[in-house]
Amino acid sequence: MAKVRIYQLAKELGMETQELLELLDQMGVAYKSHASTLEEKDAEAVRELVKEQRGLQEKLAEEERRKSLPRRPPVVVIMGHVDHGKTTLLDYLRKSRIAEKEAGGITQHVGAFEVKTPQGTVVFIDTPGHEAFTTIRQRGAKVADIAVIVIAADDGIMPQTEEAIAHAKAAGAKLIFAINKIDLPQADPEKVKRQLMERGFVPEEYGGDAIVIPISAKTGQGVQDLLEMILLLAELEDYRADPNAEPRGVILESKLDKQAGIIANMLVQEGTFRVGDYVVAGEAYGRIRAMMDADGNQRKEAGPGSAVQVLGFQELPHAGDVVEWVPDLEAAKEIAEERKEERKAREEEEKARRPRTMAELLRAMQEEGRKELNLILRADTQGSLEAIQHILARESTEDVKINILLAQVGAPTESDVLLAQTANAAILAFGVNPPGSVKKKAEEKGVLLKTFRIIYDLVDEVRNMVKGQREPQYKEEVLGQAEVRAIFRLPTGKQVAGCMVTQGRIPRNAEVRVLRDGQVIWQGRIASLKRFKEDVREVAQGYECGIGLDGFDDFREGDVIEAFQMVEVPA
Ligand SMILES: Nc1nc2c(ncn2[C@@H]2O[C@H](COP(=O)(O)OP(=O)(O)OP(=O)(O)O)[C@@H](O)[C@H]2O)c(=O)[nH]1
Repeated sequence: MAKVRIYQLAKELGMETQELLELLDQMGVAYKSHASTLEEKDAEAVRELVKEQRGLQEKLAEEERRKSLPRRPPVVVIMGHVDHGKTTLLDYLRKSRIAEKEAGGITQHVGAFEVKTPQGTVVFIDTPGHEAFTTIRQRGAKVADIAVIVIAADDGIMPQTEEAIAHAKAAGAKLIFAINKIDLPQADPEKVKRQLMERGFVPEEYGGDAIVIPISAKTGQGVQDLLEMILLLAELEDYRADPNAEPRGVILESKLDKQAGIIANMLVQEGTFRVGDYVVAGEAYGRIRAMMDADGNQRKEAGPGSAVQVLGFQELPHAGDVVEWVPDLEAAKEIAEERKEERKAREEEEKARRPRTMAELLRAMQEEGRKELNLILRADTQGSLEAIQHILARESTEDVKINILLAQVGAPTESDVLLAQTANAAILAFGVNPPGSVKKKAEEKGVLLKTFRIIYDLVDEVRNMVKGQREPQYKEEVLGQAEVRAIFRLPTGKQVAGCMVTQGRIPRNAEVRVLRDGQVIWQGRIASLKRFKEDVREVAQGYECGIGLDGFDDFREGDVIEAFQMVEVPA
């Protein structure tokens, strides 16, 4: 770039010259006047600095704007191991809100319900478990802000507790641990806290930042504290939404009702939906005919944090589909149609390029600019699992951090595959075989799933990926050889070698090298490959052909033309 004068640079950056002179003073760059030329490196430093400052200003302005928006209630999902009390807790919360209302009021299942407290409102997703949660996440929607991980105090942390934690973390939800069933005589909340600490979640009472609340979903003990903690966390996180923004929501559930037709339960995340609005959710579209809230009230409009039942979709939307407002029917139809087409095209494409090797997974990571290698580990025993984790803990490098989302004893499950898919992780299993259905699911979803018999094979695989093999490795594969038997010169001066293919095949588009007395004397590409004057794509062993090379015209009889290609070595 040409040297630039100060006043020119000021113009380029849209600043007053005086402003730029002041900036240069601050930077300690010397100049005589506003007409002085700047060193290229100084000019570049100014550009960078101005860009940075502007970015910062924009961020501040954005933060300022956000702060002026009204708060919205936190959206909470309840997760945990089987029988640890998720449903009981949801029932308790639901009942507490029903009790608040007039007796006799009907309630409607709309996929989520609100609990109002003097400190604020909390929205609970009405389905427990992480399967539903993952299905929603898979479609890219973020629904829950906070995940309450229920752990029974008599049972402690169990495999699905760990899965739930992994899923919630992968979704970027904040965690709150509810130690449940503390009413039971055999309850041992301290043991659960120790187990949490072993996993790096140090409760606040021990100086950490993990929120742990003892509760009984049966008696209601501690549930109020849980609600307060949720609201406190929500305040800290400062959840806000703009009721006047373009409306956006997410489908929580949908079903076909014999009488009402298609019913979709939607959580509004931004803006306000109104009866009569045209909407698109994934590949489904429609016009909102009616909305009903959890109290069974017909709603004309629904703003951020409201869960409502929506009538009017033409087709069943999927849980997790994002609901968008569109101006009219034409747009709605067109967008839905486009998405269908896009999905089909994508499916075709995905079939062709699913990460099957570690190198491919890494390349995908790099393309996305990610620096973490997400892994799900499965092993036959706790001992081997710990050994693997212990070794892998040392394998992170500055470039790639190994992030173990889940480490569990037992064969990989379908739920692992879903987690791996949403978090772009690989599943590595040691000494356990995934069931056929899980393998199939991994295939379908393009998730890398590998089984190892030797711990060090597994570790090596990861190590190679992280260290040496960040770039895909190629090896050469010789495709065939042809011997030069006669040499012809074309009127243009170009040589053509009359050859016999003595081994393999010579494809037209392969790379080739010329060997003379076993030495490579030239390497490049084929310019022409002919049989009896006909251009051909490939010549097989035992056939004669004429080969012209691109940039080589010095054949001698007895030269060997070797065709080869570089193939990626699966990591
Ligand atoms: N004593 C006691 N029992 C509880 C408590 N919470 C749940 N239970 C009991 O534990 C059992 C399982 O509770 P659920 O709420 O069905 O557990 P869940 O986690 O929803 O189970 P799944 O839906 O099967 O995953 C039931 O018999 C509940 O009555 C509690 O706080 N104290």
